[in-house]
Amino acid sequence: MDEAVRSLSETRATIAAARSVVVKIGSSALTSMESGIDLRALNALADAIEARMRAGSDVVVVSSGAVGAGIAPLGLTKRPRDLATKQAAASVGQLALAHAWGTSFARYGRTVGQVLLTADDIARRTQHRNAQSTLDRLRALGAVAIVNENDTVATTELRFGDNDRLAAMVAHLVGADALVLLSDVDGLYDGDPRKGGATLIPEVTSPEDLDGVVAGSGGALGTGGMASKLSAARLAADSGVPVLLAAATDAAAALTGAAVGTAFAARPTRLSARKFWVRHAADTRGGLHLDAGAVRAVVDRRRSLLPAGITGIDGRFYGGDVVSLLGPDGAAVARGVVAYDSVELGEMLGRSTVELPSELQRPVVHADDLVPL
Ligand SMILES: Nc1ncnc2c1ncn2[C@@H]1O[C@H](COP(=O)(O)OP(=O)(O)O)[C@@H](O)[C@H]1O
Ligand SMILES: N[C@@H](CCC(=O)OP(=O)(O)O)C(=O)O
Repeated sequence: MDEAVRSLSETRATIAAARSVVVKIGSSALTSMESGIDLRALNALADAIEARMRAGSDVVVVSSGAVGAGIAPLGLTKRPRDLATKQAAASVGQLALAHAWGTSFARYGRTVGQVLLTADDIARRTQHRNAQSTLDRLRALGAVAIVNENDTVATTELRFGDNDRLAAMVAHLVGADALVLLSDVDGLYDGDPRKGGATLIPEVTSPEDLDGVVAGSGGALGTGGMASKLSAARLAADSGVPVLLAAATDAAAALTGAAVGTAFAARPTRLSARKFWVRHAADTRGGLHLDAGAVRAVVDRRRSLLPAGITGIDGRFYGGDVVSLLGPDGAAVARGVVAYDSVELGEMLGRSTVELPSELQRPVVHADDLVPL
């Protein structure tokens, strides 16, 4: 058997057998501008998800569509572009969307729980743990989590960017074995299929498989188009989670292992959940300049960062924020969760740990919270 074919079946077999699956559904598959939520499509998705759960998998749903579902009730005629109107539409639509999922799963006596997250929830340790335990407990109680970005409080700088990325993050957060991205297109093509002449790519096993692929923008309701799906699929696959990208209308087939869509093979080892968040946290809040010895300690020897090796600070940050660690030439060498506020840290620079009062003797960035780039 040739390598690509063997790998194709391995990836698909892993997705088909996954114990824990995150299923993301795009706005374009769930909503329309004129009539909001497409209940038929939503019921068919709930049917496929319920069947997978009854077959023994835990499923977390990431559902887009809040903005799309809020357009018609507010009398708008197109997807709003400005943040305030988008947030208003999301606040109307989120309610309708949660209700629709609740009603649909109630047909099976299944309860749903709504989980709205922002990038900040993922970047900060306490919120990250709380989100994780909420999702875990919902699963343990047999309920389906319906996750979306908390659009009404997320700001432009803080946004995940799109729900494909949120889904990749959630897949890592819950330790999922597979991520299924469902859209209005039946997989990745080598060019925008709306332009014609494009060919479906059934399998992506290495970056070379994407050479020459043009991932274009999405439809009127979608946010990031194929480019965001591709980058989310690569993010998940790079961190150890295989991905299937398929049409929402093929949900039943996609969730039962049929050969539909595009499968992305996962890297064999996965980053620890914590390190994943540090590496992919939405934004860094500042930078720490390191001397050459500190760079060697944190990058080569994987040690914690101590104040003695820090020569300067950029920006204003608080304990728990993700910051960049910069080498003597100013290039980023790592990312990490800083233990102190920038003001507090300013007083500690260059000092050896033993000179500091006991409450300031924790490392500035603990090795467990530090990811070399
Ligand atoms: N190379 C490509 N392969 C597949 N689809 C593509 C490609 N380039 C652009 N697209 C478009 O991306 C759209 C899906 O993105 P989007 O509208 O954001 O979906 P969703 O709402 O599901 O997130 C498809 O409808 C398709 O027309
Ligand atoms: N939180 C937004 C999601 C926007 C989004 O990413 O949409 P999509 O590209 O359709 O997955 C909403 O619910 O409308």
